[in-house]
Amino acid sequence: MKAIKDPFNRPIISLRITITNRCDENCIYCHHDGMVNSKDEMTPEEIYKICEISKDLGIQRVRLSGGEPLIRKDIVEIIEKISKLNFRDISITTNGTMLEKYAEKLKDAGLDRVNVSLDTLNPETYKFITKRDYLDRVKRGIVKAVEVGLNPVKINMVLMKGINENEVKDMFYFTKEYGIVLQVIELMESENCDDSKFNAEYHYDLTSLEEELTKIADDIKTREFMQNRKKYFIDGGEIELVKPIENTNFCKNCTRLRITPDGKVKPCLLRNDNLVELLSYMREGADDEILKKQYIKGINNREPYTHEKED
Ligand SMILES: Nc1nc2c(ncn2[C@@H]2O[C@H](COP(=O)(O)OP(=O)(O)OP(=O)(O)O)[C@@H](O)[C@H]2O)c(=O)[nH]1
Ligand SMILES: C[S@@+](CC[C@H](N)C(=O)[O-])C[C@H]1O[C@@H](n2cnc3c(N)ncnc32)[C@H](O)[C@@H]1O
Ligand code: SF4
Ligand code: SF4
Repeated sequence: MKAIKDPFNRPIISLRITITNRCDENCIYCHHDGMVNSKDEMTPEEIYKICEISKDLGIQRVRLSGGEPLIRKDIVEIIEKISKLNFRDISITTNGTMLEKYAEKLKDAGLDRVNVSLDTLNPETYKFITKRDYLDRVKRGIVKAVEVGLNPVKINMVLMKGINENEVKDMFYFTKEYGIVLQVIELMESENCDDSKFNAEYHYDLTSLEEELTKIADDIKTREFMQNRKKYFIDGGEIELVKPIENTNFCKNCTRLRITPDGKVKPCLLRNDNLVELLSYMREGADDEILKKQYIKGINNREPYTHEKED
């Protein structure tokens, strides 16, 4: 089936499901994937059902996120179920603290790839950011993910002024050694840290890094259906920039829909005022036709968060 388009002509290709709000770390900047306060979680069967509807409506890629997705004891079962639907790509974004234990089981269950959050290789800075002392565990988890053949493994590095802005080179050498892709991410405001003081203190504009990478890259590619992100190929390694702030091209090319932990369709990461109920309908026994209507309502609520300025 061809992908459905939203009112701004953006095809909906990928689904991101926040399967829990729980987490074993407490990062200073965390947006919890768009923070919807809920202790409710969907069962593996409910997650499967949502994926089945998504597949029917043209979704090709599924990512599980959180909170920390690996905190769920049934994470392997969830992947096993979803993989029966033959999506083009199933991935997880994780903080990596439990990855060493789960990488192989997840790969065997049908997981294609993994993004691991790691902002620093310095133990003290890691403790400052996450409020935990898990750096070595995370590094072992990353190496294990590479070993078992999750491919590509990516590292998500949120850059912050005065904290890790000077560590991109070190992280790049680490990732290059293991054939990992480095994603450098611009800090976004979030409900956890949405006071302008936090942002003014830590926000680091990626423009200068972008300019430097443009100068030194052997090759540059654009991910057209992935928010027009730029990928820089340098000396056998790869860096991708995630630069959403004030970037109309980013939102213009956004092709993803989200599901909250309590099973609502969430049209945009940065908004919670346009959610659409899905799970409550499912629990009341609604048939596929009604569920698909709700899903499409969510797609129709979508609009780019950052618009082009009008003259
Ligand atoms: N503003 C905005 N930021 C996003 C969006 N999706 C991801 N991000 C940011 O990009 C970072 C990396 O996201 P991931 O969830 O690991 O996945 P991804 O990089 O989007 O996807 P892949 O490149 O396919 O692996 C996260 O820090 C998010 O904060 C989005 O739709 N909007
Ligand atoms: C919310 S976490 C959930 C998955 C998992 N717990 C993890 O840390 O990877 C998903 C991604 O969002 C990123 N993130 C969280 N808050 C952010 C913010 N304010 N700005 C930019 N990225 C952020 C994290 O670094 C992580 O890569
Ligand atoms: S590990 Fe992920 S979900 Fe947990 S606090 Fe850090 S960024 Fe947020
Ligand atoms: S519209 Fe923009 S801010 Fe919202 S999810 Fe898409 S890329 Fe992110």
